[in-house]
Amino acid sequence: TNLTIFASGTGSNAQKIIEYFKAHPSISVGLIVCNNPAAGVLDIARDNNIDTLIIERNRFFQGDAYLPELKDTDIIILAGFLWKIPGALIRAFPDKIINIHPALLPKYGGKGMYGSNVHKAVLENQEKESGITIHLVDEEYDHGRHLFQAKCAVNREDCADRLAQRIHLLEHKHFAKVIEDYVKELQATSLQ
Ligand SMILES: N[C@@H]1O[C@H](COP(=O)(O)O)[C@@H](O)[C@H]1O
Repeated sequence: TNLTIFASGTGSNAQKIIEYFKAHPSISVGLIVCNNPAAGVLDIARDNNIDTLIIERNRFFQGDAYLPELKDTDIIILAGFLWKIPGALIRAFPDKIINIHPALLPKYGGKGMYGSNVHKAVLENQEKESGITIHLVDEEYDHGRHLFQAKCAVNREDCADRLAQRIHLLEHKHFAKVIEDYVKELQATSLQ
């Protein structure tokens, strides 16, 4: 099974996923798609000899959504990708696009709810807990079927950065395994 990771930033989740599947080679990361030429994830790709594709907005939204370049992709992983996925791509990969969101959806999701914005909102609302949601991507922001959630406490003295660090630990611990389990589920259903 060939994964393509879409990312816009540091790439810590991409790093963990690449490492995990080096030890579980039935699944591999064949391509990293990025919409930010300065993103740290591009260094991670280079260090792991993984091809990269830097995309531009017009072709992604008004063009062919880079479908030709994704012909060898089985599943798309969104790991901190900040653009909404166009309908053409969702229809080309039905139930085969997986996103990670740094909060307990359906709360703290939707347009503009990404990165530190999420953690600031959680703190402002004095939530006692937060967490991660790994879900399938459909045409609505942060809306598709949940594959997995994990929780962590929110402490009174937390700031957005400290909460983000705790959330990252949860993401790094669970994301790759959830992907692996979903691939097994897809393989099982395709055999029925
Ligand atoms: N959507 C969010 O964007 C962040 C990406 O972090 P990284 O993988 O680039 O370090 C993660 O917290 C993810 O939940």
